[in-house]
Amino acid sequence: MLYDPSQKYQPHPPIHLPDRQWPNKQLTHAPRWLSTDLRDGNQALADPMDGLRKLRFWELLLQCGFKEIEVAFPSASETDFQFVRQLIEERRIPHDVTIQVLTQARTDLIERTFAALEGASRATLHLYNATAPLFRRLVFRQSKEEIIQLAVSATRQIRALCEANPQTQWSYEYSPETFCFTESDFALQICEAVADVWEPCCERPMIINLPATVEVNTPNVYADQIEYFCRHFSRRNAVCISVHPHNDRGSGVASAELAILAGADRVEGCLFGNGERTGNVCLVTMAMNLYSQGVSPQLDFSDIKHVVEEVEQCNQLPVHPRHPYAGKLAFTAFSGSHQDAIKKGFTARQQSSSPLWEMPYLPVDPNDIGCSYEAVIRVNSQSGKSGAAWILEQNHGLVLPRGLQQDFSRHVQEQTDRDGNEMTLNALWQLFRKLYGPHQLADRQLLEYRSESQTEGGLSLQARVQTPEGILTLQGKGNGLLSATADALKSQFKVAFSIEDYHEHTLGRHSESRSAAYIRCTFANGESCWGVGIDNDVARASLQALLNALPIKSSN
Ligand SMILES: CC(=O)SCCNC(=O)CCNC(=O)[C@H](O)C(C)(C)COP(=O)(O)OP(=O)(O)OC[C@H]1O[C@@H](n2cnc3c(N)ncnc32)[C@H](O)[C@@H]1OP(=O)(O)O
Ligand SMILES: CC(C)C(=O)C(=O)O
Ligand SMILES: [Mg+2]
Repeated sequence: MLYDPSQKYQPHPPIHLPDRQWPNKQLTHAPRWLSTDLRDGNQALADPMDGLRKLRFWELLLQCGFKEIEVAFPSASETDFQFVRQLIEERRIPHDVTIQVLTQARTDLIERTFAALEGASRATLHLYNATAPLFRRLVFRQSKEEIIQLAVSATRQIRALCEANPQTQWSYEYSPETFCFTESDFALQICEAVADVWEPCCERPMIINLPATVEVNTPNVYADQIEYFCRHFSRRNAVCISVHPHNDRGSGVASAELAILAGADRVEGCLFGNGERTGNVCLVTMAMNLYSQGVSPQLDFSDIKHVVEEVEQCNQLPVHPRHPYAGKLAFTAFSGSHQDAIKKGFTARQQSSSPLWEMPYLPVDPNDIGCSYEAVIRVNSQSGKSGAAWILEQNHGLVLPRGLQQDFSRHVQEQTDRDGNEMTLNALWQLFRKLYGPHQLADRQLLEYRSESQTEGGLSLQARVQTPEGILTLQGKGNGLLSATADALKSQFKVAFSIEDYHEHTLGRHSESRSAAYIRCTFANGESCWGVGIDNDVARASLQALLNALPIKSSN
């Protein structure tokens, strides 16, 4: 019998909004961002950040371009309180950055919060209280009216304290915590009551934050709730609507994006989605999603590896290798058809002057976030010919002919299948060298050659080749250098073969660059072998390629 406890749960009802407008909207500009790494992110860590880690994170957030940063829950701990004091007393807050702090609706905690902010030139005071039925009933054991009173009297206290400290430019944020499962009309009612006390205006900015404290519904329902709120809130134009999605259902980013379509002005979240339980919405993903749509996020993640390293150090949590944009594997293709498409994409890009990024399987250019193309393709048993060929091209400048790509891929496949793991760049190169050259193999190294035109036409060749047994002298005739060398090899080794494929290219853009030559020989039994040669002299490269192609024993 299937174990099915689903009857324990019931859906949170959607709201009725048949004339919703958000599905027809598009993301056209960046929202205001608030990083709550130092508060919501911090409160979710097993070992909350100490002052030093907080400071390091703060500096990183400034580097990334955040202008609003929730820095602490000052009444929670001495560390948090002192961190706010440090930022203010050491004048670490840039003039265009606003710090924000959180408090519960409790008189003593509000007083302590104000004490932390003394001397700040600008600050946002953030008050929250849960409003959903379950929380009213279970946590507060209060009626709707009492819950409204809690928020209203805390707001009164906050406004009075702000007015008593006019040296600070105050902004106020109110969060009906658990908004996403609060009755929409009650959320409106409590926010109206709070706004009536605060009286938002230019001198008294106000943010109303509508959190998905626990994500309990599909993102479209959250978007409906946000649009409904925006359409019915009487002071809509006087306030900034913020959203604060968590990621319990794994759709925090989608919730935030649809919420912006639905009218939200601001998004609160954490880098790489740290935060309570499954985390806050990931601001890196949000920002990079905008970026990949051609909208500037107004945040700088051009050195994403540095951001990852810093956040991992501060949070002492790893960023998942599959994390969008930032994960170590976010731009890596192991599978053959992906690699083939990416390789073709890069070739097309080299030949195009279009500034647009059009790359199969890579939504953004890894270069834009400080990553190289090196890790874009990695090779294992799921890979095809293009993967290995790409790696050789990127790392050794070799542009393998299609037939050689197929041949090499067969050998790579055999090895990866046998070993069951990824082939490193070095292992791939060693296998290539063992199979085809391209530098002189120890048992057949071309030392020198001499060729002479013959009076009757054609050419005669003499070459000296180093073998383990000693120096071998080859002599042959032909129409050209290669056919004369083939003639010499055929008579020396008593082997019948013909040259079926020949390709060459320079390894670089300069005339003094080395050349690579690729040769495929076919034997009487139908089998064929490839050889590769690299040399400063293209003729030497092709002779060496031919020597490397032949499965000959050098004993003579
Ligand atoms: C969704 C969020 O992320 S909200 C932010 C949550 N963050 C944190 O809690 C981190 C910091 N918090 C703390 O350090 C502590 O909780 C403190 C210092 C704020 C308070 O600690 P304590 O006084 O020990 O209270 P405790 O943590 O148990 O809080 C529960 C009490 O606060 C009440 N409460 C909870 N939220 C609020 C609120 N927003 N406003 C007013 N009272 C509240 C509860 O009803 C409960 O009251 P009761 O004891 O009368 O039943
Ligand atoms: C304090 C509030 C905004 C919060 O963190 C939440 O609801 O998740
Ligand atoms: Mg939160």
